[in-house]
Amino acid sequence: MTEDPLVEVEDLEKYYFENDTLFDRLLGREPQAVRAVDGVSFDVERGETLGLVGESGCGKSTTSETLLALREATGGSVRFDGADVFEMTSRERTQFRQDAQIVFQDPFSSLDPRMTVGEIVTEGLRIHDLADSAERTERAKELLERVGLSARQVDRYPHEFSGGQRQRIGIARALALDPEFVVLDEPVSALDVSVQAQVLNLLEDLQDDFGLTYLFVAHDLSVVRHISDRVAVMYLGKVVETGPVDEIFENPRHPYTQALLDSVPRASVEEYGRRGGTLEGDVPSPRNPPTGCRFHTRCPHAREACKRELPPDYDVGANHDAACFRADDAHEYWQSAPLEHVDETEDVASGGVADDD
Ligand SMILES: Nc1ncnc2c1ncn2[C@@H]1O[C@H](COP(=O)(O)OP(=O)(O)OP(=O)(O)O)[C@@H](O)[C@H]1O
Repeated sequence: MTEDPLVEVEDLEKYYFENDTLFDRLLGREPQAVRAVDGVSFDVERGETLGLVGESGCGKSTTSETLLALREATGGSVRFDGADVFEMTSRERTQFRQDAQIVFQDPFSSLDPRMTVGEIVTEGLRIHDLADSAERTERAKELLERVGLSARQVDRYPHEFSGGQRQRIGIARALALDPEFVVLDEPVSALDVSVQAQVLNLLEDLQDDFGLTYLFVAHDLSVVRHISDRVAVMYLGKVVETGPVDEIFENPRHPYTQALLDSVPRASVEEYGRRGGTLEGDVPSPRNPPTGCRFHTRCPHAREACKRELPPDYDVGANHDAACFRADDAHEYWQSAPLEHVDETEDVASGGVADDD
């Protein structure tokens, strides 16, 4: 018998409302919805890493913050270990706040400059009243060592550390409460490539040691390929394709996924090549998304129906599925189009060995 997924996201919606102040009402302005997340569904299986990818502004951060109940959802549901996250009692919510953690992209702004790293790392223990001061210091030292820093650094301040070291501190903070699930929101995007490799390796080691489940949010496909078991591709507030990582990279079925793969800069291409196409045009605004399939304005395979009709929903339980009328044709094209030869290039995962100290 297979276990239920740890996280089940169903039709999640998060709309922001602009022009929604009292002043706007007095001026007769209508509130405007920004449909940042517009009916997103996916599962995260226990112990796996699900990569969530898409261009900037497609709603990745809003999805991850809303599923952690850090933002209030406007619709849909999230189940964590079988419990409805949006209907939890305060006691259940407190437990959820311990079990589900987040590491943010920017290691410079996400650490309070007035706190020592020991205080930062164990703040959760203090807030949840789970340890006294001496126990917290011991735990902080242990965590710092575990993420590759030194116990002697426990009384230092964030400005005394490099970018990679600060991200290690952010990871130690996320681990302090022994979580089951960690959202990694672009955890290496702000770091040098050589340091990225080290932090990714650390994340993988920690996942093995502590049996963690990850949602790994990123726009960098080579990073996602290295660390993910499965991938969900997002475009303009919707998930358009999900599947095992190798299927997504080798047999993409959604034209948007194909365009993303085609637009990977040469320097970070791993083993796949380009078909000469690039992703042109800007992402349309989530204030006024296109009718029909949201990708039709940029899609090389679009037909009339794509402009008018909503694409078929993908099957969340399926191994690999895409929300696209034209998936079969797009897939056939992908397989037949000639690959441009790509020289061996830098692989972020095995690349640098430089120390980030
Ligand atoms: N507080 C807000 N009010 C209004 N619109 C917002 C707000 N926060 C985000 N948005 C909009 O919601 C959309 C999704 O933003 P989000 O940050 O979730 O995307 P993202 O894929 O994580 O992008 P990035 O990688 O650039 O952070 C964007 O169009 C953004 O401008």
